[in-house]
Amino acid sequence: MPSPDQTSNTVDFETARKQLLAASQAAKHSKRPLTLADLYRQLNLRLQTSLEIDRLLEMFFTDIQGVLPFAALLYRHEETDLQLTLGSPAAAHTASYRLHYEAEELGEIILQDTQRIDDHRLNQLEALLGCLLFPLRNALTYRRAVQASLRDQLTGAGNRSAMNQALAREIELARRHGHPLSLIMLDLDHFKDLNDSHGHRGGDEALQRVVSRLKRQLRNVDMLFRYGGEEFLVLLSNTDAKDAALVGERLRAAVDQHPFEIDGQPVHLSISLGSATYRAPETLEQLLQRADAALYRAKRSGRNQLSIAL
Ligand SMILES: Nc1nc2c(ncn2[C@@H]2O[C@H](COP(=O)(O)OP(=O)(O)OP(=O)(O)O)[C@@H](O)[C@H]2O)c(=O)[nH]1
Repeated sequence: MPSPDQTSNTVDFETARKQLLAASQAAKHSKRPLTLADLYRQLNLRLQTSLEIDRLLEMFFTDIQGVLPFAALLYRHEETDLQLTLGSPAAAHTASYRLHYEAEELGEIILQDTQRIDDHRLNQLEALLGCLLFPLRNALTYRRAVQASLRDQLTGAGNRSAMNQALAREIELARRHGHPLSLIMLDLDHFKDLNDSHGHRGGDEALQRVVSRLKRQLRNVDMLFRYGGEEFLVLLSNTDAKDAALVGERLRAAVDQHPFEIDGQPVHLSISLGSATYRAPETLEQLLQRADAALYRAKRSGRNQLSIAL
């Protein structure tokens, strides 16, 4: 009896991606003008090749220009903190869509143009948006998973793993380009007493409220991480020692100024902070040690204050 054929091959992602892109280019380079059906096929192939939302929307926006030109595409998805703008926003005429997959919110997409968008264009656009739904859903699932793996679940601040990645990246940039880089270590004062008087749940609530107050004081580019129980680190890229001291003092005052409502009761909290600014060629560990020593001095000098690293 002949033995059954056995084939064992590998399909690697990069080769498959190139093939999909090549297949999608074939229609683009044919002599006849691209039809809506060609574009539909092309998009269905191309949009399979990425899990990055900005890349997907860029492909979508670029590809539709040949058949269905628009001046701009805006996209927002609040849950994952995402906002993108492609092209030149021109508010004159807009078509906006809330995208859904069953009960799942996939964000809002807005197409803008200087020309009126008639029903025929709207119908064409809606057909093409259909190509975007599944790739977008996959990309959002991926984005949520990446975000969850980098965030502290209780407070929403970056977790230790996110902190290590960001520190390594920022130190490298500071070394290479000579940009100033500062960090602030901060720690809640007498937090053990709060846990003792309001219970662990009250302590958790306090951590959440402090983080949300700190975030309001920071710019988008500043990064806040929880690196221990009640210890946090703020990474200030492109910030020198003088500006880091201003940020530190602003954070201290924001916590100290008004009591927090914990379990329905007003509770006064304060933080101690230590700031350090990168000095080439020191290592990341040395920079962290200097910030830590400064924080220790702030605690020893009476708490609720900022100390600047020597
Ligand atoms: N509720 C809550 N408490 C935590 C968490 N992580 C750490 N802690 C508590 O934080 C407290 C830290 O206490 P200490 O290190 O003595 O510091 P402290 O009381 O803030 O004193 P100083 O830092 O010297 O001002 C401990 O009681 C920990 O149990 C958490 O996730 N939730």
